[in-house]
Amino acid sequence: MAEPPVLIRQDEVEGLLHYKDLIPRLEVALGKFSKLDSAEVIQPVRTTVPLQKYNGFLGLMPAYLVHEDILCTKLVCFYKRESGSTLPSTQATVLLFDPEYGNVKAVMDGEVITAKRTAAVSAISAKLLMPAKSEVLTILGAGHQALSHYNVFTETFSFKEVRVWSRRKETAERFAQSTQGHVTVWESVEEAVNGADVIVTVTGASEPVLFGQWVKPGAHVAAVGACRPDWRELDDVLMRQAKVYVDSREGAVAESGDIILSGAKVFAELGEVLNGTRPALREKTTVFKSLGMGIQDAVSAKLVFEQWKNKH
Ligand SMILES: NC(=O)C1=CN([C@@H]2O[C@H](COP(=O)(O)OP(=O)(O)OC[C@H]3O[C@@H](n4cnc5c(N)ncnc54)[C@H](O)[C@@H]3O)[C@@H](O)[C@H]2O)C=CC1
Ligand SMILES: O=C(O)C1=NCCCC1
Repeated sequence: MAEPPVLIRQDEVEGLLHYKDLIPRLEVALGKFSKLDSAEVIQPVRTTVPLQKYNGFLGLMPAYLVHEDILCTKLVCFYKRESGSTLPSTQATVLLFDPEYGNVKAVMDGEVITAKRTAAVSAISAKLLMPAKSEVLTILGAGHQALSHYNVFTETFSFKEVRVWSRRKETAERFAQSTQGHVTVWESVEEAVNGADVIVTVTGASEPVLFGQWVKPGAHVAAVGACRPDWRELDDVLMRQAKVYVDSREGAVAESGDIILSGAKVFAELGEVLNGTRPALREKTTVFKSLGMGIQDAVSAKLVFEQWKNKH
C-alpha cells in the first residue's frame, strides 16, 4: 500500500523554494512545452469553474512532464476583490503524484509556489526581452505578486530605481516599507511608468490600467493580472504596438482579455525564444502576457519535494 501523502506547509515551501534553483528548471520546462511534443509535456488549458456568487473561479491546472516523470495538479481559487477587501485574491493547493501508482505523494501550499513561479517566469521574460540598459522598474499593484516580482527582479537585475503604484496610496506605501531596498511611491500610473524600462502589472484590474501612450518605446511589460477573457490590464494601443510574447499560445487565446479583446497577434511563446526558434526583439516595445501554467507549478512542486526529502 502507498504511503500517505506528506503535508508541506506554506512556511516550509517558502524556505525550500529558491529562485536560483527554480529559474533554470522553469526555462527547461518552458522550452520543452513549446516543442509541442506530447511525448514530452502534457498540459491541458486550465479548466475553470465560475464561483459567480463570490466573484471568483476555481482553476484546475494539471500537468505531466514525461521524462522527468512529474505528475502534478494545482487547485487554485482566484477572485476579483473590491477595493478595501481583506479577503485573499488567490488561494492554492498543489498535489504531487506518483505517476506509476497514482497516489498523491505530497500535498503542499500553492500560494508561495504561485507567487514565486509566476515572478520567476516574468524575470525570464525580462532577461530575454528588456532593453539592454534597463535602469527603471515600475510595479503596478502592491499585493503578493508585487512582492515576489520585486524580490526576484531585484535579486536578478540591477535597477537604479524601483517605483510602485497601487490604486490605494496607503497600500503602495505599506509595500514600499516592506521591501529590502528603496522603492518610490507614485500617485498616478502615468507618472509611475514615465521613462520606465520595465513595467510589471500585477493588479486585480478588469479594465485597462496601463495605456500605450505612457509607455516608453522599447520598454518591456510583464503583464501578470487580467487572467479572464473579459478582463484587461493593458489598452488596445499598447497591445497592438507591442510585440506580444506569451507563456502558452493556447492558454493566451483562450483566457487573455488583453489579447482576445484587442485583437493583438501573439508573436512567440517564451519557450520558443528559449529554444531559439523565435527571436527576442529586445529593441522593440514588448509585452509578456503571463497566464500561468501547470508545468510551472509541477517543476516547482518537484523542487520543493526534493528539498523537503533532503531535510527529512
Ligand atoms: N499570470 C499568473 O500566472 C498569475 C496571475 N495572477 C494574477 O495577478 C494579479 C495579482 O495577484 P496577487 O498579487 O496575488 O493579488 P493581491 O490581491 O495580493 O494584489 C492585487 C493588487 O491589485 C490591486 N487591484 C485590485 N483591483 C484593482 C483594480 N481594479 N485596479 C487597479 N488595481 C487593483 C490591489 O489593490 C493590489 O495592490 C491578479 O490579477 C491575479 O489573478 C495571480 C497568480 C498567477
Ligand atoms: O496560474 C495561476 O496559478 C493563476 N493564474 C491566473 C489567476 C490566478 C492563478
